[in-house]
Amino acid sequence: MLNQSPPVARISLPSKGRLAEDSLAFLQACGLTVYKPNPRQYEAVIPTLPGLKVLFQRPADIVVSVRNGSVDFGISGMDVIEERRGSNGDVLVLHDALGYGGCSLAFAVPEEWDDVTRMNDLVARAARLGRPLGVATKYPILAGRRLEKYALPYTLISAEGTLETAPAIGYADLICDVVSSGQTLRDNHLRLLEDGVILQSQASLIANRGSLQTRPQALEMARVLLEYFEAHLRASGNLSVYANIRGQSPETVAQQIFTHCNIRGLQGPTISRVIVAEGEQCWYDANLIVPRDQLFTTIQGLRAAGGSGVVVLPVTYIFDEEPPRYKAMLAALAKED
Ligand SMILES: Nc1ncnc2c1ncn2[C@@H]1O[C@H](COP(=O)(O)OP(=O)(O)OP(=O)(O)O)[C@@H](O)[C@H]1O
Ligand SMILES: O=P(O)(O)OC[C@H]1O[C@H](OP(=O)(O)OP(=O)(O)O)[C@H](O)[C@@H]1O
Ligand SMILES: [Mg+2]
Repeated sequence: MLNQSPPVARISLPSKGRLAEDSLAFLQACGLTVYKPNPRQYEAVIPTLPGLKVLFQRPADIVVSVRNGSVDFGISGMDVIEERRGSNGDVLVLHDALGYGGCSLAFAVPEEWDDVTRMNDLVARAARLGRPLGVATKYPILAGRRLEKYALPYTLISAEGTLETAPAIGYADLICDVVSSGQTLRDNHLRLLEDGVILQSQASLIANRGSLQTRPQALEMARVLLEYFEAHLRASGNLSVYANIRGQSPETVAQQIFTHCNIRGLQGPTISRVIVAEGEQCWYDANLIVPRDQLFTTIQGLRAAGGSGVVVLPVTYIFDEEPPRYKAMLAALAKED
């Protein structure tokens, strides 16, 4: 079912590479499932957001499209964003931590370069070779900016596909590329330099500044996207725990929880009376929002507080009063008007 309402804004999503599938999974987890009628088409819709048209592009092209305003929003890796965003401020970062696509952009050298463990060691290496070092990279701006900090003759060699084979094949001396597990480096007998990391990257949401400044509907779409993203990300680390606890009053049950549990929920436990038959003991139902990694200690605490029948449910969203990143976006828009 394709939604027929005219779009008010456009977003570009990664069409290939590791970010492609993970972006669709992230949006789905946010409640914004992308519906693509034909796998070969480059357009799609998000039925939850009828005003938003979805396009698919290569991660690097997404940044260029957002920069020149041909799309309003994009999701790409922060490494690619920093490489392509330019310096005129047209690309606004709305969210820099979507929680997937994590990797580092870093320099790596052949394992057998025993005399090179830090960036500065490259200077002596180049002197010994008597020629500039060839650095293979898909990030010439970021790599070049870092190399400029050293008194080092170098040539940037742009390459497509797998860069890690470049030193072995012989068309570069070292590489500057993304690393996550490090497996590709190890497989190709390369080693990271100790101070060779340029930046930590993960999937991020960007927008065209002009779109947000001149089109209220695009600005409203930014708010809606940030609401969903932030509420989902805040919720995903938490679980909702319900326990039945015997007690005299809501206050005494709360006191039992405070005595035995480190966790008190978002504001404090919510405690409601369980309706029982006349003459039976008083029971209360306590609800706590608990970080996933503290679930077990919380359950132990609730048991110690007299709790039983503990039920644990996932939390879909936690909405704040207003998404902090939306406020930050408004401030950034106001600053450079
Ligand atoms: N191993 C990885 N783990 C996490 N994210 C990664 C990994 N490799 C690449 N990425 C992310 O994917 C994005 C690059 O996407 P992609 O792999 O499609 O492009 P590319 O391979 O650099 O370019 P090309 O279009 O030339 O293949 C970057 O933002 C990068 O951070
Ligand atoms: O440290 P690792 O976990 O080994 O990840 C790093 C590798 O991941 C990326 O390639 P990808 O597999 O996405 O293929 P690509 O070369 O087509 O981009 C990147 O270009 C590295 O080669
Ligand atoms: Mg890649």
